[in-house]
Amino acid sequence: ICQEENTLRELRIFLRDICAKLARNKQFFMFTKPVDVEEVPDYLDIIKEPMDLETLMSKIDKHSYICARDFLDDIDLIVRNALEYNPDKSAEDKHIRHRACSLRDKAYAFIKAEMDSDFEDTCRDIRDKR
Ligand SMILES: Cc1noc(C)c1-c1cc(NS(=O)(=O)c2ccccc2)cc(C(=O)O)c1
Repeated sequence: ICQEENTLRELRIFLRDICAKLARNKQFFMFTKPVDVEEVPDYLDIIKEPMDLETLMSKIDKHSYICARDFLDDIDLIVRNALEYNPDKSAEDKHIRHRACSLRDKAYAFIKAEMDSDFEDTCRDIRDKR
């Protein structure tokens, strides 16, 4: 169990670093905080499960993720929400969809570049045993 806790601690350190790098990137500014319902009044009528990078970071600290796959599922949720709420041909909608796709690609690239696959396999084994 102690070894498992060491592995999960290492995963949290790793995920915080990736989340911080994404949140520092100016082009992802609109994904750094929950969509403000004052600014976007009908948002929660359309998007049933909001997600953003600040919430992602707090989930890391609450030990919500025990493998990179779970973390990437929440990144995919940020992207899916942006694509669903902004589906039109307008320049604004195209812009945010483009940024959302870039967020997904950067997140997957960071994980792939910095996580060796047997570390992720170890995390999956811990997840599947729990
Ligand atoms: C995200 C999102 N999903 O649907 C939409 C629409 C957006 C979105 C929301 C906002 N305004 S906001 O007050 O909710 C906010 C400001 C700063 C950080 C996070 C949210 C701005 C933009 C923008 O492109 O500038 C986009």
